[in-house]
Amino acid sequence: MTLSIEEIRQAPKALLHDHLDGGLRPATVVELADAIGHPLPTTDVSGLGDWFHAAADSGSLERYLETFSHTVAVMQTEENLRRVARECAEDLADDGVVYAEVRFAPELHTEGGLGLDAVVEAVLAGFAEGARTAAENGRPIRIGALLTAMRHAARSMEIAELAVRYRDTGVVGFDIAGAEAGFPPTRHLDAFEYLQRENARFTIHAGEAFGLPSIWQAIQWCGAHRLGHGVRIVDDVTTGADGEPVLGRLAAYVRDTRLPLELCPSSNLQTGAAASISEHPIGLLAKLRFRVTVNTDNRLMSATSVSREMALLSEAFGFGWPELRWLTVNAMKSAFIDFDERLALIDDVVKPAYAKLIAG
Ligand SMILES: O=c1[nH]cnc2c1ncn2[C@H]1C[C@H](O)[C@@H](CO)O1
Ligand SMILES: [Zn+2]
Repeated sequence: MTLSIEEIRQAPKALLHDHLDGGLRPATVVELADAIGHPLPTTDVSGLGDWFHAAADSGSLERYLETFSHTVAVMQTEENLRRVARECAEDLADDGVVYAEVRFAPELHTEGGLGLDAVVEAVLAGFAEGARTAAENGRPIRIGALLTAMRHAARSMEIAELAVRYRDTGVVGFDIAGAEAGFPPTRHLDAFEYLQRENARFTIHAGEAFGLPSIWQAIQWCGAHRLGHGVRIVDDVTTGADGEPVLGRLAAYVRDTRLPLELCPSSNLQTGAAASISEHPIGLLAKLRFRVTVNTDNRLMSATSVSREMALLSEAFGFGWPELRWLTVNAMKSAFIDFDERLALIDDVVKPAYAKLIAG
């Protein structure tokens, strides 16, 4: 059975890997850029959406990341940050996402003179507003922030401290992102060790544009609680003489410890980590029962949504409601909020809704 995007939109979903600056509405980029005089490749709204998608479709993570200069440029004031965050919460709720962790790098939003605290507060206020509107419209969403430090920069300790400072008011964890090759996670070991001492949770972009050494460092040196992408863990899965998959020690460790993989299929096609959805390692990783989750990464650059990612998987691998429920429960189990809250969402929201869908 292949499920359509429209059918999947009705089901509750959880999203762990989504960049705030990669999910703006094209119309908002046009409007905000016009107000500050920032030049765009085109000011036609649908043309701009197409431009982001095409420009990000470069086959290289470095070139993919260049497109963010246009979104980050319009996210330099409290008002704009708040609006972008509000629209993000509304759009996710509209897609049927009931739980989301959305990440952004505060250090990228200080060019207009804002301090790091002001950046975080503006985004959190926007999330709260968007969640309020969504609840009023009958589509409640619980949304938390992950603070990202850029891996080529040297502000990770400051950002980690910021994440701890706002841990009780909407920030649920920490992350590092940016170009992976040449910037190993161990450059930021002090930040990760600090977070561990603070009993804080963090994920690390690893195993996207670079392979097993990056994943190994993220887990065994830095102590990552989840992997951003982690898709290249398949490099440690070989085929035995009997034709069955054989897990190397790192892949076995990831599976045995139920380390969550924040997989982002469409994004991986654009950065060259996979050639097509049907060849994407998510099929094999799901079959091997890794702790797989499905994510959008950057909804604007990939012209996607959680429902669309799931619809693509349904088409490519035949995923039906039981598989989508499994992916959703996996994501909820891997969320950085309290156990009680995770359990309540699984038992009271996710399971009853999928039980109905499965029963038809
Ligand atoms: O998929 C990604 N890999 C590495 N870095 C990324 C990815 N998507 C977005 N980023 C970067 C660009 C953004 O400006 C930054 C913070 O969201 O994170
Ligand atoms: Zn990402």
